[in-house]
Amino acid sequence: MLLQVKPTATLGDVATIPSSKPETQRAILAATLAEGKSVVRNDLRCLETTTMKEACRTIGAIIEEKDGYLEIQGVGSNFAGNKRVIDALGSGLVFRVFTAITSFGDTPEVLTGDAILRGRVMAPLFDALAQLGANISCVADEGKAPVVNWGGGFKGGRCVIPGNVSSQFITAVMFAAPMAPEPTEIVIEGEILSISYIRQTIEAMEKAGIRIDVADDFTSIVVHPGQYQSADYQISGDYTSSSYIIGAAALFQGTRVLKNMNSQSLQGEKAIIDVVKALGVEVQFDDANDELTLINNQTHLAGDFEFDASDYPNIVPTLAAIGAFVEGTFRVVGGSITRLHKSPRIKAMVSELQKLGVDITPLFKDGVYDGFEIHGKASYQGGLELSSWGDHRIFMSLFIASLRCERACLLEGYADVICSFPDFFKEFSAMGVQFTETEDGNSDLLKQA
Ligand SMILES: O=C(O)C1=C[C@@H](OP(=O)(O)O)[C@@H](O)[C@H](O)C1
Ligand SMILES: C=C(OP(=O)(O)O)C(=O)O
Repeated sequence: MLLQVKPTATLGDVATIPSSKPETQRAILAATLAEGKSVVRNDLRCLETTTMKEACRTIGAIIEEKDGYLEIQGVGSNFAGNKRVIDALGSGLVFRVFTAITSFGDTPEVLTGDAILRGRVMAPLFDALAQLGANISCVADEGKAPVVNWGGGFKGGRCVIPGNVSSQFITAVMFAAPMAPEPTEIVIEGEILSISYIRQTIEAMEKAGIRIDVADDFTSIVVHPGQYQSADYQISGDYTSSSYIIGAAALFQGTRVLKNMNSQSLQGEKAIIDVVKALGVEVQFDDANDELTLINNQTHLAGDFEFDASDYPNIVPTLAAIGAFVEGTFRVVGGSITRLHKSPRIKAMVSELQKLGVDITPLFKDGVYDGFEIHGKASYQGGLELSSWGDHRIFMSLFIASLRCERACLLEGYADVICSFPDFFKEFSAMGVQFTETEDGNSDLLKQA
């Protein structure tokens, strides 16, 4: 199924940004591990938060979806394993945190995911959990999902995790660690990427009353034994999702008001604000009303830029899409971790943008894709078919790149927006963007828009 995305000359002036996926997923998990009732306000409803809720229900949480918030009756630390299978589908975070916390279940648990997830790197997490005394076996390939966690708990102590593969290994061990009888020290070795996600984990756990000591340089994190407490969580807007709308706003002259946006957020991807400011867009936050105004007086983007994405990996594909339209040199470095995401994201964007005729060259560090350099121009011919590589973020990035082509592009993979941004089409449609399905089939997403 392909989506034909028509070029547009203008872009509307109001959009609502979905709530944060990482914040919602963390709040649901912390609430599940607490005793008593927690509330998660302004939660995101999408496939990957549903996946988190389903996994939490498997271990006994009672989660009710109310209008604008979730009510969660947690299970505390002595949860039932239920001898069930936890299917994380495509969510790396769900697979990784449940692989760690089911160490404390009272029966063995099978954890699996979809074909993409089963191909993703997991070995550093399994190694760290083994160092702590957990008992986990791989069912198919060593170092990969699916696994059986045989339960039996772990004692605590010291484990070592490399800092440049995925911060989710650290998040996973941290969430399980309070249930151990002794403190758990996570030693993080080498370069540490995606630190903003570790900060978000600390924020959610501390809100639930867990004590954590962190070295200033993040090389050591000590999580103390403790019981998660119920809490009231307020979720803010998602900066990665906002990047598609903010990116589009940078490509078209005009003033736009984005709702559900607040400057007080630990999300590293908030850097999208600095990126568009550097490109000449004026930015005004109104935190009292959760609104962000973007004023773009330019018809063309020009200049030389370099951004280090080490702490904001999820907007690397968006930056490639924006950079394609910047006349000058647009460089992004520090994105090596994205090769281990749902697709090899830099390789994917370089390949698809090159099809469009964009002058983009990959940059390598230690033999792996780390960034790109673009010499952009105001527009491209378009009229081509582009692949999302099975990845929602590649689709959404190519969608915004398509808006400034001369002819409509055909994009594959549109259904995947449900992973993180189910109202993607509704928002872009309300801003005047036109798109149509080119093959048979009914999409609720498109009908809704
Ligand atoms: O903990 C999380 O919620 C996430 C952590 C990051 O993973 P990496 O550290 O693998 O980049 C991020 O890219 C991912 O989308 C979500
Ligand atoms: C990479 C993502 O999530 P995860 O790693 O949890 O699959 C994402 O949201 O794009």
